[in-house]
Amino acid sequence: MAPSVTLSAPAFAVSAPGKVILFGEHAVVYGKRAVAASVDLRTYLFFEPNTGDQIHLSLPDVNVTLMIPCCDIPLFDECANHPNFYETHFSALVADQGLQARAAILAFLYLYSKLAFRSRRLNPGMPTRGFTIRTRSFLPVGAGLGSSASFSTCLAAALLKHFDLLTGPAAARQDLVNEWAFRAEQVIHGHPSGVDNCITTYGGAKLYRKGEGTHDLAGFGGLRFVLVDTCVPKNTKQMVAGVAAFRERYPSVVNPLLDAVDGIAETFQALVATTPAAQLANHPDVARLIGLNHVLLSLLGVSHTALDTIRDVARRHGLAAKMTGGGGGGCALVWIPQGK
Ligand SMILES: Nc1ncnc2c1ncn2[C@@H]1O[C@H](COP(=O)(O)OP(=O)(O)O)[C@@H](O)[C@H]1O
Ligand SMILES: C[C@@](O)(CCOP(=O)(O)O)CC(=O)O
Repeated sequence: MAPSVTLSAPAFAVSAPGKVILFGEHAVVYGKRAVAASVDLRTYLFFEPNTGDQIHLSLPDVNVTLMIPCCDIPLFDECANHPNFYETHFSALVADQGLQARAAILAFLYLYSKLAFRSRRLNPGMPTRGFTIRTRSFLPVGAGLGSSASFSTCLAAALLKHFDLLTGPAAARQDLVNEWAFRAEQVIHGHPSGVDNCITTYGGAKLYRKGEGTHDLAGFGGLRFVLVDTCVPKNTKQMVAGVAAFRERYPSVVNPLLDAVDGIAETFQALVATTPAAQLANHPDVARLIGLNHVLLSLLGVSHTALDTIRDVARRHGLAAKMTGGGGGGCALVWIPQGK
């Protein structure tokens, strides 16, 4: 008989989808509505406990291979500081890492630190256990399709499970994953709206507003899109900070643009509610709203010449297109009406 190895807990895998924002990116950060849906490209996380006290992180999508002894990670209590408050405490562990790697490792360290603290308080006798985390994503990183939220959801689910904190009914467990995925997003993005982690945790096609949560928008799920990647690298944190600075300088100019984006999401919600799916699939208002949203995002300063070119080429072929996600690069979506 083959020798068997007894591990304290079995290995497991989790996965989470990416997302696409049809309407409302950036405005959603300011409490406006957004329309978004999950896409069938996923991030996978493989979790394997070990018998030592070493954590091995293998995140090849952002060039990370790291060994950290558990005891090197300081544990923080539950106080409500913004995740970035803790960054200095982890600086030795992320020295010499590139920007993408640094954000990913900091998100891991923050979740580990807080969840280990909580677990130790609930189960004081529980031994510290090492593990290996390996992730692989089919999403392009930094292209507006929610790779960070997809990664954050996987990380939150895996660490909550490792620390025996995923308890209660399924809906409550999902809410907990969403809450901690949001905190990881705060580490990576600074001030996320929460729409991305909501979609990568719960899936589906939804209308989202910060503080209110989501409404299902099943009719949106039937629309067809082509995603075009400009391959221009972008950074959501910088794009969101750029809009914040613009708004602070010219509030009376920028706030009406954000309100107009909100009006687009609201109009689309009403259209979905009153239009049979077969008509929605080639309704001219969908194209108009897509075109308008792209223009408003350009005015907010978050488009890019490559994204504008995709919109122009699509228009020459009678199709509507807009940037999606943080902008400044990344992906555009082109709507393909039924019969085209
Ligand atoms: N597969 C992954 N493994 C590790 N970190 C990831 C992964 N995907 C995304 N990230 C983290 O998310 C960041 C990208 O976030 P962002 O700029 O918002 O782009 P996106 O639009 O793809 O979410 C990366 O810099 C990295 O820190
Ligand atoms: C610009 C924003 O609305 C969406 C960002 O999406 P992504 O990170 O580019 O996939 C930011 C947010 O909602 O937190």
